[in-house]
Amino acid sequence: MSTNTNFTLAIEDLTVSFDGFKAVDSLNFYLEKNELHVVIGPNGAGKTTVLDLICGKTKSTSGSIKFLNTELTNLAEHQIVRAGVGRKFQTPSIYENLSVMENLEISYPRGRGVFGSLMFKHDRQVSDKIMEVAKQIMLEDSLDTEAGLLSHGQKQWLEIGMLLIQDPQLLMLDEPVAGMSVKEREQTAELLKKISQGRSVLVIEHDMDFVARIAQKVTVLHQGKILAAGDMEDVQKDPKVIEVYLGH
Ligand SMILES: Nc1ncnc2c1ncn2[C@@H]1O[C@H](COP(=O)(O)OP(=O)(O)OP(=O)(O)O)[C@@H](O)[C@H]1O
Repeated sequence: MSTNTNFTLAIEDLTVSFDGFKAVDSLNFYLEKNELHVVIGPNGAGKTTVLDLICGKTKSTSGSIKFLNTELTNLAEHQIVRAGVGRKFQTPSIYENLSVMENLEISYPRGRGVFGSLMFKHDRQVSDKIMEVAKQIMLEDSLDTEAGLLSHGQKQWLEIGMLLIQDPQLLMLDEPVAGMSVKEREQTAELLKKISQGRSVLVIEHDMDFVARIAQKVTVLHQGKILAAGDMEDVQKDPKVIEVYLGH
């Protein structure tokens, strides 16, 4: 397909088969700028596989993934990152023995690799960006703290910050509040709402209270296909969704 769109992300007819089993089956899915979209669904529905396909970790069998009108299905993972897609996995991959500031610094796009980036001179632009992100992720008072000493929730925020430093136009998060305290969940909800301004955010989540708090649009996946989509209220009332997911 070659039509250009105004969507940040336009997924069309996307399929991936693993030995004949279609984990994602003819999926059509669109994301707009400023949209915070949550994907829910039972275990094995294909949620993580969709994120794997977008970030290039898994190659599709057929179909198209257009990101700002660039076709992603033929690109390698690092090219997709450079195109502006950031993904946070469930386990944080921060450098525990570096400070919060250093973790943010090495994620700044100019510095590639730990050593190169720690030695580059801090110019104003870099430090402004670090402060801006540190505030967003509620760690502005912990810049000198060793990352390993942060709480579980703060580590997750730091990793989100490491992605924000790169200004991704699409940010994808896999179960961002797993293991967080109630307070941290509330703060993460506010954080995600804020960071979806000016970009698109795609979240996989099982915690329905959290989903209700953040989601503008919800898509329910089931057996690699969309079972329902819309706002949270409509999706929660949908008998098909109650049967396969919410009723359990
Ligand atoms: N690389 C792979 N090879 C073979 N099968 C796979 C592969 N990746 C995923 N699958 C299968 O695809 C299906 C969808 O898995 P996926 O992890 O995307 O589901 P999910 O909706 O994220 O589930 P969960 O909520 O448990 O994380 C599962 O049946 C899984 O076993």
